[in-house]
Amino acid sequence: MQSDDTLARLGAVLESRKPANGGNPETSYVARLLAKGPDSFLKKIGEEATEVVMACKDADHGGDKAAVLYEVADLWFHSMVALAHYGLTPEQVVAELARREGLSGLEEKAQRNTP
Ligand SMILES: N=c1c2ncn([C@@H]3O[C@H](COP(=O)(O)OP(=O)(O)OP(=O)(O)O)[C@@H](O)[C@H]3O)c2ncn1[C@@H]1O[C@H](COP(=O)(O)O)[C@@H](O)[C@H]1O
Repeated sequence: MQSDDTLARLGAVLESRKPANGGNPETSYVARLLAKGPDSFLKKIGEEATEVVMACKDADHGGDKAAVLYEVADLWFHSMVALAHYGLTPEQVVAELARREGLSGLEEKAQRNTP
């Protein structure tokens, strides 16, 4: 699927931006985040999540729905920087979603609460 390819390609670029792989904070935004350490991108994830909520609330009141897309893309991007830092990949997230496919959230919750 094309979206999977895009996520995989971006994941590979993020990996290449790690300090250990020669990422240069002078020329790369991602390398700068990774060199600064987790607080830098965790703060961005918090900000972007808030911006997603604000864009959705704006859309509820007649605002531009495209803004929701931009903000979700920012949130996904910064979350992917966190995945890279922790040695995880977007393919693993997709695999987890695939594992959940077809299992209702209500059903899963009921199974979880079963002693
Ligand atoms: N997808 C993205 C992407 N999405 C958002 N951003 C950057 O994320 C930053 C933060 O976004 P904000 O809207 O919060 O902007 P801001 O308020 O100016 O940010 P701050 O000053 O608070 O950091 C901006 O500089 C955006 O350009 C991204 N930067 C990079 N990528 C991808 O990552 C690849 C590697 O990027 P570099 O490492 O910079 O080469 C690129 O080729 C792209 O594919």
